[in-house]
Amino acid sequence: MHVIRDPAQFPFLGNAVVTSGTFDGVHVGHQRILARLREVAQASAAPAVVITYWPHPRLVLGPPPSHPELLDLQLLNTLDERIAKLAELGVDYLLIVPFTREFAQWTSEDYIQNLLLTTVGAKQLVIGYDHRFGKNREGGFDYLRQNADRYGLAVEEIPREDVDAVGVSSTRIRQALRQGDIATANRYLGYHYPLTGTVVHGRKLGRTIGYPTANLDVREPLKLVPARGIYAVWAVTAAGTRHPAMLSIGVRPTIGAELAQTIEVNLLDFNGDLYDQELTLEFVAWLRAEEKYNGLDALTAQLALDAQNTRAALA
Ligand SMILES: Cc1cc2nc3c(=O)[nH]c(=O)nc-3n(C[C@H](O)[C@H](O)[C@H](O)COP(=O)(O)O)c2cc1C
Ligand SMILES: Nc1ncnc2c1ncn2[C@@H]1O[C@H](COP(=O)(O)OP(=O)(O)O)[C@@H](O)[C@H]1O
Repeated sequence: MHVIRDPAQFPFLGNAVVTSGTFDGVHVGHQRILARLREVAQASAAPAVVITYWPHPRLVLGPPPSHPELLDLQLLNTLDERIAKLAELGVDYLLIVPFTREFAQWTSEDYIQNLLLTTVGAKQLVIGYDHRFGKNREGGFDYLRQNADRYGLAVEEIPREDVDAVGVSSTRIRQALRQGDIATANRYLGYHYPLTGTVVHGRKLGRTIGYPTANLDVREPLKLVPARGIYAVWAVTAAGTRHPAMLSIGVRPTIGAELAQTIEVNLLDFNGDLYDQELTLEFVAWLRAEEKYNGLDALTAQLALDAQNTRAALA
């Protein structure tokens, strides 16, 4: 997949089959649109192109007036995760348009003329029934269909049934993760929710109780960290090896009062140094809520149970 981050650098294609959107999560609804994009592109022996935006439009424009609570935007994917997912799904060209206030002012006419026709060289569009574009989201499928001939564009709509059948939305997935409902989130995503960070130093207590825990520092500020709790995960090292692991997101009430939240993972089948390495966690199952135990022995006994439950969840 060719990744182009500056529209001025995009190689005009002339016969491109295009879809566009923010695609946060690249969930099963998005995957349907992308599968159709690839099908149409293959049938025309033409490149499949995705236009996406970064940063997320809501970060630039603020929350919709009707939903002020959406101000604290959290994202399912880092840009790198989104890029990797789109590449996996057979996209040939990814154009990442820097989303600015100025770009948000483009009319749907500007958007079609400048971006779709002049920059990308679109011939066919594949879009979800509810896709909106241009200033104030004024452009949509009906506008495109009415003007398709004038633009020399063929427009294919993914019907409402196909997108809604799965009942998925990025918002629903965010809600599920904030409640620790990994099963629902993963079902809607079509893959295990990932979280990547760098292993940093902690209090060196873990090793003294027989469960060293790699502490993860997540650098991407907007990445959604699931609810506090204990989870079964796969831990994938930068070298690509996968380890069954148990994860704690919490404030460790057994150890002390009012500690800062940490993300700590014990790899069940590993012994070695992970400091400064990048680690990706793939969430598989919620195990339990974080508890305050009566001392380290009680916590250690619980960790042995967590390890058993982790193996069962990952089996
Ligand atoms: C799977 C798992 C479950 C945990 N559950 C709890 C818990 O329920 N309550 C708690 O206070 N700490 C819990 N911890 C956190 C431990 O207290 C923590 O690993 C210990 O403080 C080691 O800290 P260190 O990495 O700074 O040395 C858990 C850790 C792991 C890996
Ligand atoms: N099975 C394992 N799971 C997690 N970390 C491990 C494991 N084996 C060794 N380590 C190493 O031990 C460190 C964690 O030990 P710990 O005593 O909890 O120290 P810290 O408080 O700095 O996290 C990890 O960062 C990693 O380098």
